Amino acid sequence: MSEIEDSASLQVRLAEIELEKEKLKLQEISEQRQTDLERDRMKHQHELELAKLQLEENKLSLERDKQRESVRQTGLVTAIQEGKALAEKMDTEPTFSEHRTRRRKLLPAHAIDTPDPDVVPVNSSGRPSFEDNVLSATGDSVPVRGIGSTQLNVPLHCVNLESDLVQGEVVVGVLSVLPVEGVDVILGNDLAGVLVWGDASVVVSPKPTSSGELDDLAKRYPSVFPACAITRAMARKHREYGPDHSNSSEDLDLPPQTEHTCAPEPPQALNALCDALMTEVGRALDAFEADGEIGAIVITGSERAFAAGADIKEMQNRTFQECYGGNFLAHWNRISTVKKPVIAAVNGFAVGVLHANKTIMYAM
Ligand SMILES: C/C=C/C(=O)SCCNC(=O)CCNC(=O)[C@H](O)C(C)(C)COP(=O)(O)OP(=O)(O)OC[C@H]1O[C@@H](n2cnc3c(N)ncnc32)[C@H](O)[C@@H]1OP(=O)(O)O
Repeated sequence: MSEIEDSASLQVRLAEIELEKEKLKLQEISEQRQTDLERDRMKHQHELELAKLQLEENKLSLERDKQRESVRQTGLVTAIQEGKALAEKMDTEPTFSEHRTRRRKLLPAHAIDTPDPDVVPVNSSGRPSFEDNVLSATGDSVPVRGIGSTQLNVPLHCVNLESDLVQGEVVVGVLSVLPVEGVDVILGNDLAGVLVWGDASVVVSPKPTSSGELDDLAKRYPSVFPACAITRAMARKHREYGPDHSNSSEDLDLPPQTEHTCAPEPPQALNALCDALMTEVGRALDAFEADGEIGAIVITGSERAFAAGADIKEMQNRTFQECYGGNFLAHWNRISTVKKPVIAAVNGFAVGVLHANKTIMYAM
């Protein structure tokens, strides 16, 4: 073979290989397209099946709603008839629920019988008999306080109620026997809104809940506790009407009270805490603390003002340095060192300063 022929056949072979490669590529592309098409086809088929199922489900739930509505209509008629009969009966025969029925013109709620498997059937007395049919049970239970504070675990059932107060399915705790004859369902306020209320009992002669015995602290410090209990109003009553008309120490068989006045009479400048007043207060506190007859100290003001705070007129011409360096108001601290209880009986304005253990608080 000549060299030319060799070269030509080589060229042909190369061309054939190139052709083969192109064929393979085309085949690959074609296969890929087929796979994509197949996948799309399967996806569409799946979606179609889902849509069919959804349609079927919608149809079924529509059918169920229709059935429920029909049951509800029947139940409504039954409940109205039962309610009317009961209301007529209650007019002649007073019962436990008469009070609330008459006042609000309500009809008692009744569980009604329906073929719906979700609903508890009622027995001939109209009471849900949950023992006969467990289909209505929700599987839950709630603790209910029984007579004498005993605790019952009451199973919850889904029942269909028709009444003036509640219509439709509700979850209720079911007892085989209810405590009041003639009452089949007791609605709480969560179901019936504010239309149900407990029978309020009015106590004509209330008695104190405590025995009237003094507690340990009161026994240990007999002079402190009665004094703490004397309010400004009681003190004023005592002052204005005398001991005969006050329910203070004599009525309560308490030790006699001593009242000391140290505020200027009549009150001036809304009891602004001027130097003279606070010096007087300090002296009074010393005396009260030393007096064994005094158990506690009540500080009060006038009707219009407890105090108007520091006396501005006294302060206005003093510099900060004068006040700070000269211990201005140092004597005010006496009130925070008194060892006996100090009670502020506040009326009207209480401006500016309160002392509490050397902490000064501003208030109004
Ligand atoms: C370290 C301590 C600091 C502090 O305590 S700072 C707090 C200082 N106190 C104040 O800033 C309160 C000032 N007083 C008032 O803001 C008002 O008063 C009230 C809101 C308490 C009551 O007002 P209204 O009912 O209109 O009475 P009225 O006409 O202002 O006062 C009646 C008389 O009381 C005098 N007065 C009232 N507060 C003070 C005071 N803090 N210092 C001295 N005088 C006071 C007035 O001047 C006046 O007197 P006249 O009839 O002679 O004009």
